[in-house]
Amino acid sequence: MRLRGVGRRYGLGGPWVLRGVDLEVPPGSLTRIQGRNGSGKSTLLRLLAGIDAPSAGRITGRPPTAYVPERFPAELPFSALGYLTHLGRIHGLPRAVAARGAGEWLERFGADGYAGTPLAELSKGTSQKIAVAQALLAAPGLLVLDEAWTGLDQAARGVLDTAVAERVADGGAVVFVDHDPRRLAGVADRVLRVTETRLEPVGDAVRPPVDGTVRPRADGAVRPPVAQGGPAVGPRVRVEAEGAPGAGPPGGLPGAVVREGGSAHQRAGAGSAGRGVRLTVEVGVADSDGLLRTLLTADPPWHIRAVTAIDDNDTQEPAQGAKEKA
Ligand SMILES: Nc1ncnc2c1ncn2[C@@H]1O[C@H](COP(=O)(O)OP(=O)(O)OP(=O)(O)O)[C@@H](O)[C@H]1O
Repeated sequence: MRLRGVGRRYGLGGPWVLRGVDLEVPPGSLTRIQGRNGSGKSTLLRLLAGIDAPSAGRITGRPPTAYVPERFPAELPFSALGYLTHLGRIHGLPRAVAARGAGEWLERFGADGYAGTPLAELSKGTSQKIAVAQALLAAPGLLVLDEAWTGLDQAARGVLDTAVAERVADGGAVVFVDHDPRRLAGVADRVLRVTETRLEPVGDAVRPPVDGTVRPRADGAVRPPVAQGGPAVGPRVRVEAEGAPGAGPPGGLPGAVVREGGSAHQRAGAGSAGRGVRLTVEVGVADSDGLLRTLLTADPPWHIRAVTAIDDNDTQEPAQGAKEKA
């Protein structure tokens, strides 16, 4: 997708918000847009998403696109499931596929208990999960996220981080705005700033240091890292990933591998023709971006299956795969 000399102003003779913007958004790219309040970030995202037209210039080659707006129109007369199914249909999915996808995304965001609830009765957080799920449903070629993490709980933010990484790994393009500078830091391969109607590159994307704390045990499993003088503290997440058959955890992996082994398919005797090995890693929230980045940029990359918040009392025992290896 390409923007050539794109400009936008509101109203005839109004001031230019954007002017002369040239931009390419290649498949498989992740682009962060920055800028001060009112600089024109949302204006740019609306142009990219195709819900607003440029006042000057041209936009060509837009793939099927989904958009999470800054404000979600929660007063629509649908249940959560009905709305997502409806949106899936609009994105071109057959009804049964749309309904199944809608249910799966509700579950992934931990909102399946609200499937039948009218949108107008949802809490802000659940409403935002629906706003995000509608965009992810049809696996769009371009995903445009305007502060989409705002209002989500921690686990749901992790689910969205993962969904973004999956989209990019699958060759989709993602463009996002978020007030948290750490959001997807080290994963975004391009940072651009809207300033004085222009779009300018912001140095190289920041890549945080990878602080590996992988601690192998005799049985091949690894326990969560233990802080000096006591147990690990602070919120943690559990990342479940699937790698190529025979792959081991990438070097310098942040966090602790608590489960590692062949897939059920392989254990059933399918050998290396099976899907791949499973890996479960627990990590502090601050290092979760680094963990996802390490897994997704490994060669070959790992497929992220799930990211979930860890309950304080919930520490995984070494799993079947790890025990089998012992
Ligand atoms: N529909 C509209 N009609 C008139 N002016 C608009 C409209 N939408 C945005 N603007 C103006 O365009 C400018 C850029 O707004 P925009 O919302 O794109 O900025 P932003 O960088 O996303 O801001 P924020 O960080 O506060 O969300 C602002 O001056 C805003 O008032």
